[in-house]
Amino acid sequence: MPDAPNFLTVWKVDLNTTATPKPLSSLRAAPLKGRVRVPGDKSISHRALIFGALATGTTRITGLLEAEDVINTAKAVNALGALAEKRGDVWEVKGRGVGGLRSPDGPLDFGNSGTGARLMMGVVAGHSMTVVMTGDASLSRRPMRRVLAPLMEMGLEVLEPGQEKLPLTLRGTSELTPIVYVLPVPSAQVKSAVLIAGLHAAGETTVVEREPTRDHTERMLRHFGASVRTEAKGLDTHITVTGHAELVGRDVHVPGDPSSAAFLAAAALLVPGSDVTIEGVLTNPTRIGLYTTLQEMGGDITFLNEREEGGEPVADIRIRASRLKGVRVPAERAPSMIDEYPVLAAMSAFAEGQTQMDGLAELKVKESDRLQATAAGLEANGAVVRVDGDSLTVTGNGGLKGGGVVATHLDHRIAMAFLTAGLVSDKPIVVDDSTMIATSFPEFRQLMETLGARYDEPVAR
Ligand SMILES: O=C(O)C1=C[C@@H](OP(=O)(O)O)[C@@H](O)[C@H](O)C1
Ligand SMILES: C=C(OP(=O)(O)O)C(=O)O
Repeated sequence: MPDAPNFLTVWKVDLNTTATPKPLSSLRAAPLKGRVRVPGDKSISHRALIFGALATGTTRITGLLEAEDVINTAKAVNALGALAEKRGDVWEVKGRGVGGLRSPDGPLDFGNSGTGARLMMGVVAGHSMTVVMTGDASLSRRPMRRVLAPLMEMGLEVLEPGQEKLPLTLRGTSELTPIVYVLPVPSAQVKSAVLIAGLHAAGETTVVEREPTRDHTERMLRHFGASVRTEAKGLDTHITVTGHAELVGRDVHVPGDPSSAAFLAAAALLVPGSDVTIEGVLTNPTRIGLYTTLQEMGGDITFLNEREEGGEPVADIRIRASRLKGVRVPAERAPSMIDEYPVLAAMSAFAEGQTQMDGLAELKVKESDRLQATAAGLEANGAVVRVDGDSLTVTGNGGLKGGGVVATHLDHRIAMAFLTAGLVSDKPIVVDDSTMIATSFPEFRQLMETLGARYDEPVAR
């Protein structure tokens, strides 16, 4: 039994949920070795189910991420009258065509998933139906106004006037008005919700992006036969979808999720003597800011066998343990690595010198306030950290002492980031709960253990 800290004092804080929290601690690891695959990309998985439901005919999806967030989206499209089910290794979606979904019999529960909830708001907006949407304690704290505002401009009604968080009752219409919408925040979820609603509107709907965000919606809509134009205008990008679209069921292959692979890559860089290859990872440029940053820090990361699969770039990524040095991560890179800051910050404690991460405002509205949760978790484990507005600076100080308990606030990325750093901290790091890892990466522990890592379930003292 490792020298685990007493987690009892914090483990019940803020877990307004019915699931029993399951604390977990990582043990100091021997070199990690091997070739592995990570589960399918979460963003692409949500979209494949949703566009399959909005298409006519059958969509066949291989590599779909079978994690809670995506399963909740599958349940939602089924409740709306499409049929998404697994047959052998393939998920099949029998769609009902754009505008062809029917009212669900009860509320749609999106659990922990911002992507599922927000993209489905775009779907509901374009149907003449009334839908109650709910989520867990974390999702019910997250801002929905960013999606509701443009969708209301198009014709969506919120039946609880002024309410901007889940639960919400939404009334859509089959007569949406097309709009031109300048994104006030760099959010692929907002962009996607508006483009999805635009499929149902009469005419062209345009989203204007100041900073590029992940473009899976645009790529996949084209794959399903929609007309989507992407035009550079000055510093902006205009993305235009033609309404009253017809989507046709397609085959979709979902590549490995670079945001899940990030934890394996981080572990391989940190644990001395490691050499790990992660096969079939999505390398879309709008998603790989972390890997660029780690290379700048001196990380030995090679992209092998680069290829295209189903309209998305993919590679095998080889990572060898490396000495890292601190860098400044520019604000404009944030959208391409937005979910990776907790793990990067944890790794920065092992780098030589300071790592300054700028432009992190969006981190505050994820499954938790990730800026605070990351800083608090690092401080609890002996790191030197400074939060200054939207910037986070970690000063490498010979690694992490560990021995602290991390409050995860129902946030899978916080849990996985610290379970990764704990492989190389002096004392084990305990996360107060690990159940929510199943929302995005249920195989996390098993894959890490395949490579040689070990975890321990601390017993309450
Ligand atoms: O569109 C998507 O699939 C996602 C977009 C990002 O959120 P924002 O759009 O809020 O930045 C990201 O954090 C999330 O994990 C997935
Ligand atoms: C922010 C995330 O997801 P979502 O917004 O879909 O809850 C994430 O997976 O890190």
